[in-house]
Amino acid sequence: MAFFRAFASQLAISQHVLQKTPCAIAIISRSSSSATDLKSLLAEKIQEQQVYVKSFREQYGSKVIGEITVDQVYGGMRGIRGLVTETSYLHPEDGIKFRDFTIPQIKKLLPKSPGGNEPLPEGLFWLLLTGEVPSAEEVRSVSKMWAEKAEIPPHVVTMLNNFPAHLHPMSQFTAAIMACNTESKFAKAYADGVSKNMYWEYTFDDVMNLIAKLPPIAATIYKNLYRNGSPISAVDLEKDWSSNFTSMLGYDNPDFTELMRLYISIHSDHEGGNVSAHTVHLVASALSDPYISFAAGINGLAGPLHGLGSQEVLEWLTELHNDLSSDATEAQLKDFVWQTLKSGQVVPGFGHDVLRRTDPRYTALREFALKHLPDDPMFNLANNLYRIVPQSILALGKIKNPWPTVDGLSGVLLRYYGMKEIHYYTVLIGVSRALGTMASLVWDRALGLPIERPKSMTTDGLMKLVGAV
Ligand SMILES: CC(=O)SCCNC(=O)CCNC(=O)[C@H](O)C(C)(C)COP(=O)(O)OP(=O)(O)OC[C@H]1O[C@@H](n2cnc3c(N)ncnc32)[C@H](O)[C@@H]1OP(=O)(O)O
Ligand SMILES: O=C([O-])CC(=O)C(=O)O
Repeated sequence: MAFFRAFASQLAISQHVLQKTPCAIAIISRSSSSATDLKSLLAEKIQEQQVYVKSFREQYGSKVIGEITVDQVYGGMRGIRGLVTETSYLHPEDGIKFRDFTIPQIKKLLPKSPGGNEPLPEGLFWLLLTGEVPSAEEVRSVSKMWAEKAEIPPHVVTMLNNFPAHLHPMSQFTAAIMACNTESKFAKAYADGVSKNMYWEYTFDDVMNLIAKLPPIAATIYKNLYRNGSPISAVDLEKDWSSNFTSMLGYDNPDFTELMRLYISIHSDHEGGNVSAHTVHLVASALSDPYISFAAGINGLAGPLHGLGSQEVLEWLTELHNDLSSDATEAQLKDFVWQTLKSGQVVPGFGHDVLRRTDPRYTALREFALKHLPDDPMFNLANNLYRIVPQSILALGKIKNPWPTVDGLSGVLLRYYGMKEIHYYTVLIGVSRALGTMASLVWDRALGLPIERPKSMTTDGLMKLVGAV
C-alpha cells in the first residue's frame, strides 16, 4: 500500500481518485481477486487498468516528457520514449524487469517443475499478462491449456513437410505461423462486426492457441531439417510446456529441459522497443490478427543484429575454435577479434542499444553453465572472450556498451546438450518471444491503443524545421 500511495502522490493522483480507482487495490495485492482462471483474472485486471490509465491521461495527457534531436531521428529513434508496454521494462544497468521483477527474482519466485530449479515459462507468461506471481496450480492450468491446444492445422503440417531443406528455419517458422491464421478467432470476430470492447477477449483466445502451437511447429521444422523428417512425439497433457517441447525435439536429458525452461523464460520479453516486439505492436495496431502480427515480429527477430545474433555468435566462436583451439593465448584471441573488426564486421554477442552493463540474461546462463558444464571448452572460450572483447571494441572509440548480451552464451549451452544445428537457434528465441509480445498484444487491445503512425520527415523538411536553411 505504501508503494502505491507513494506512486500515486508522485503522480499527484488525488486521494479521491485513489479510492475510486480499483487498480489501486490491484497493484497492491490480489486478495481482492475472486478469479480462479487466467482469463477471468485478466478481465478484472483490464477493467482496473482501463480506469487507471484513463484517469492518468485525463490529468497528465498533455504533459511534455522529452525532446527529440535531429540525431535521434536519423539514429533509429534511440532513447525516444514513444511506446507504452506494460509487460516489462529494460533498465540500462539492471537489465530486464518482467513487470517489476528482475531475473534473479523470477528465478526465485516463479513455480518450478517438481525437483527443478528453473522457472516455468508458463508462470512467466502469467506474470507478464496479469502482473501477479502465479501459484503452482495456476501454472499447471496453463501447461494443460497449452498442451490441449497444441495440434497444428493439417494444411500447416503439409506446408512444413514440403519446404525445401535449404529454406532457413526462421523462414519456415514465420511462414507456418502466418498460415495458422486460418484459426484466428479475432479475425473472424472482427469480420462479424464484434464490438471494440471485446477485441481483447478474442485476442487472448488467439494468443493462447498460437503459443500452444509454437513448440510442435518448431519441433516439426527441427525434425524435418535435421532428423530426416522423423515424427515429433505426442503431447503429454501432464507435462509442462518446455518438457513437451524438448521431447518433441527428441531430447531426453532433464538438464536440457531445465535449460529450456530458463532459456525460454529469460528471452521472453525485452520491453517494447526491440525490433521484434515493436514490429508485433506496429503490425497489430492495424488490427492484423495475432498470428500474422507475431509472424511479422519473427521476421525482425531473424535479422543478425537482433535474434540471429545467437546463430552468428556460435558461427564466429566455431571459426575461432577451429582456427586457434580453445586454449588460444590472450594475444591470439585479441588478434582474432581485431581481424573481425578490421573486416568491417561487428563482434556478435557484444553491445546493446539500451543496456549499459553485462546483460543479466548472460549472467543467468553463465550461472547455469558454471553448474552444469564448467569444463566445456566452448564455455571456457566464451569466458576468455568476456575478458578480451570489451576492451578491444571499446578501442574503436564509438561503442556505447561493450558488454556481452544473452546471445554471447546461449548457443554454447545448446551445443553442449547436443543441439549443434546453429541455424536453428533463433527459432528457440522465437518460441520464447511469443510470451512477452503476445501478452503485450492482449494489453494493446484491452487499452484500445490506436493504429501507430509516427510522423516522418525529409532531410530538407528537417533542415527547415531547425532553421538550417
Ligand atoms: C537478442 C538481441 O537482439 S541482443 C543483440 C544481438 N546483436 C549482436 O550481438 C550484434 C552485435 N552488436 C551490434 O551490432 C550492436 O551492438 C547492436 C545492434 C546490438 C546495438 O547497436 P547500437 O545501438 O547502434 O550500438 P552503439 O550505439 O554502441 O553503436 C555505435 C557503433 O559501434 C558499433 N558497434 C556496436 N556493437 C559492436 C560490436 N559488437 N562490434 C563492433 N562494433 C560494434 C556499431 O556498429 C556502431 O558503429 P557505426 O557508428 O559505425 O554504425
Ligand atoms: O532489447 C533489444 O533491443 C534487443 C534485445 O536484447 C532483445 O530484444 O532481447
